[in-house]
Amino acid sequence: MNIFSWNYFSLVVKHTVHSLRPNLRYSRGGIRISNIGVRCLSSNDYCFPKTDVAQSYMGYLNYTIDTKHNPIRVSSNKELAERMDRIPLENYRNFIIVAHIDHGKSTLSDRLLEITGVVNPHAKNSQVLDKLDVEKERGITVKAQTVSMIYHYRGEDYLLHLVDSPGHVDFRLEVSRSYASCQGAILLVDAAEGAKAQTVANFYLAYSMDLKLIPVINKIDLDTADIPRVEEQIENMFELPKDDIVHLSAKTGKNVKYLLPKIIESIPPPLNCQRDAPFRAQIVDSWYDSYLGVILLINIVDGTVQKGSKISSYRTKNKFEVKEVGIMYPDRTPFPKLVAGQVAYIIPGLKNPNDVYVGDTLYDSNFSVEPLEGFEEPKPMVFVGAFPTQGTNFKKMEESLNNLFLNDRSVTFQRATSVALGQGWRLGFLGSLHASIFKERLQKEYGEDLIITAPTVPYKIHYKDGVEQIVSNPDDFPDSLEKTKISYFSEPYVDAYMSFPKEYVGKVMQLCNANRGAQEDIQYSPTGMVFLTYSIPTAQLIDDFFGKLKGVTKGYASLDYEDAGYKPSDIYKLEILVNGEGIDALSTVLHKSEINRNAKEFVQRFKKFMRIQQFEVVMQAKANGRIVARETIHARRKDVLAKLHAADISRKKKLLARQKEGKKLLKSRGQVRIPPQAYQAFLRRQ
Ligand SMILES: Nc1nc2c(ncn2[C@@H]2O[C@H](COP(=O)(O)OP(=O)(O)OP(=O)(O)O)[C@@H](O)[C@H]2O)c(=O)[nH]1
Repeated sequence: MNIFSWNYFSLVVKHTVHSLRPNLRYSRGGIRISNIGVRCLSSNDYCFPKTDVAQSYMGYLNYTIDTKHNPIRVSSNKELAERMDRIPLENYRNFIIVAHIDHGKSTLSDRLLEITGVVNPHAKNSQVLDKLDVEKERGITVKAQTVSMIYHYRGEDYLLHLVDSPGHVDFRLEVSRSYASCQGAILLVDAAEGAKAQTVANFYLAYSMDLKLIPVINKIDLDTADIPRVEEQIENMFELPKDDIVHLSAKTGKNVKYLLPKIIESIPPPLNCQRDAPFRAQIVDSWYDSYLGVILLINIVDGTVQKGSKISSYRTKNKFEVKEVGIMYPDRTPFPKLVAGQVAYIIPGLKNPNDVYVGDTLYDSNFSVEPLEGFEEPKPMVFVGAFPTQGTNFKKMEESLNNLFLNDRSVTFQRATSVALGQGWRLGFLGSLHASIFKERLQKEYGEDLIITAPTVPYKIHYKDGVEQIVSNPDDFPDSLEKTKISYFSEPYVDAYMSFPKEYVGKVMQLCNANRGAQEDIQYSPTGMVFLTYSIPTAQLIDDFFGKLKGVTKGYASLDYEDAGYKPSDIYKLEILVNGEGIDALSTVLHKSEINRNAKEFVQRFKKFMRIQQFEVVMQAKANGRIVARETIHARRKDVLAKLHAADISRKKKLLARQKEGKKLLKSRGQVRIPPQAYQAFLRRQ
């Protein structure tokens, strides 16, 4: 809609600049208007392109003039609290940064925290919001983090709540929970890599939740940046106008200052909140502190809460008195009170992690209220058995698990017993990366040493009478279909969405077919990317499918997936027997086509980790009632003839016969000593 001409626009610019900054000369001091847009002279940045609608230039102009580095300096928490207290609800902005993994969310968060004075810009901050050791070491965000900032813009204070979210597909639930407390999202796209599967998934999630989207192209400092291509992608794929895109480098800080005004101008405040109503809030996250007990991050929808407030939890019906309230700035900063619209923490004084649920509604105990809509329950896709290396550590490890569970509510766990490994737990995770991060956290943060069994997905047994049963422990899977009441088995599938440059399409299809996949859709984008959808068994997906996909595409592919229900499948339990005795911890469920190869490999590998025993040990792999592979470890033979005279033949025969008998007896008792190290080594190699 070309309402305003460029000349008219120049006039508007002159007047706007003049009214906002009477001393600023539009042609020399601050900006230069040319046929291609507006250039900021002080930084010599080319800021804003020419658009059709002069109204948007007005907005741009305001940013140009009001984007001075303007960190808030406060001398105490009291002053910060007072300043925040004076900010009206209309000046709140709650937003999330979403992107594909490694596109720069945490780095951008660092820059925003510096601009707003939450952290010192000279302190060389790096990934301030990646607080967990495992996040720092692996350079990935695992937990969503919220931080509050004050930004001074056009003479007013604004309170911003920023959520830095994880990018990996396993943590999508964490992202979707965070969306609930936001009205806007920054959709960050890497200038070199362009939109990837995760960008698309996050876009649709944000779009479906009605969030205002701000497209941002990051890493413009890279030599490999291809801004026109990424702009085109954003416009074509997400229907977000090119002119709305902010170009920046989170690493160097270039243009980041334009983002905050844009957030204030475009994202609406949380106006569904009522400050005068009785207190009502949603638990967004929880974690455990060994001194303070449970800490809750809450999104306050109505009313206020302070130290001493008596509040109840809707789901557990627990009542408690609040011990402390405050904001994350970027760490816990106690405040006298919190008000509706804020996303902040409270310490409820609870010691038992099971007393709270993420997504639950908290409310003023003196009133009865409508609960807020809860969150999607986590649906574990990967199960493993976990056992303490030393059986005696069971109690201590259960405590650690409970604490970690409070910090990561997407994990499910229940007690399990294994004949081979003793007492332990069956843990459920959202994906394999999630499982490996959890194990690492348990080891690093709680110093626990554990044996983890091979990951498995939840299989379904369909009985002839119509009953269905989910089995997430392979050892509980029936030995065969014969002579049972079972009609058939089924396994879970996902729709896997992959994107990669078109030259890899053949190799990716080959990989998908080798993983029992079935093609569902293929789209070629004008920018040379392929978007491919395959239906793939979840069991294949968790067997490092992403790693293999990256391998065949030289790292260029990205992957996202969605639960696609169960499909009938020819699956069997593969059992490892040692001298006829099944070892429960080593059972797996596999598709018919994979049984023989795996059976052979399993027995050969397990043999390597077994010590030579006093008698012969036979290792077998059994599937569907049949032995499909076998390996033997021959007995260590004690030289019972060593002290005998060479001519004493009959005595020799007698001794050898007795030795044979003894070994037979030992073998028949099946008393094979399997050292825990053998399990550990075998399972680690899986
Ligand atoms: N050259 C360049 N590198 C950047 C820029 N922004 C981020 N990076 C680098 O990109 C890598 C990933 O950045 P992160 O901020 O950890 O990305 P993320 O999106 O938070 O990653 P996840 O949380 O794991 O999804 C790091 O090595 C950053 O230093 C940028 O503007 N330019």
